[in-house]
Amino acid sequence: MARLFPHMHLQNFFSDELNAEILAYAVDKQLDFKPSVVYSKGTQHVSDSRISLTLHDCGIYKNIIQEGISKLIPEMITALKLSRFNIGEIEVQFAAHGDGALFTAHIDTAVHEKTENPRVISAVYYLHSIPRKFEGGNLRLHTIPIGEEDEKPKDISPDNNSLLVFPSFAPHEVLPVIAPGVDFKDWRFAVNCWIHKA
Ligand SMILES: O=C(O)CCC(=O)C(=O)O
Ligand SMILES: [Fe+2]
Repeated sequence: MARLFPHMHLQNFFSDELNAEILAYAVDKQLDFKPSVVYSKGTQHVSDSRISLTLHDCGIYKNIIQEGISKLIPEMITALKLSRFNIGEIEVQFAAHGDGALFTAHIDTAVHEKTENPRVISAVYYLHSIPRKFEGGNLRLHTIPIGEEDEKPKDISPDNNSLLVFPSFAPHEVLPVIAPGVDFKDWRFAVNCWIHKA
């Protein structure tokens, strides 16, 4: 009795040129990345459950990424078997994962508080240098204990230039990254995008 939420993993999401530009932008902003925070009970704090660095300033790539994601929303809604909803804000942030980085199992929406404009769809755009210098760091999609099926958790490789899309209420985890002595430019990068309901 377990099932996975529908999800979609698209390879070669942007052109090779744009992919390289976005990665170069993130690498260049190394000093602006800050320790990632988690939100609980209305406050945000650094926690052992989320070890990574985050950058909120996406520069000129904010609009470009939002547009790339927007175009795909109808397809996402179909693939994820969601009901249609009015599209609100699309949040965009960079995350960088070096040696020991992880994010324990969580969901991306708030469940304990009533939110008017919740996150509905999570879309993660992955970037890394080639050849890949880190190991681990797969995104694990967890199952929930319902239905007749006996599905297993699914590990998804954070391939450069791929976009993973899943419902924000689906439990997921970033498995530990192994990258001792690996330079920042060769870390596991992601652009986290959250599509909110209006
Ligand atoms: O980097 C990833 O694969 C996902 C990150 C994540 O789950 C989050 O930031 O909420
Ligand atoms: Fe998440």
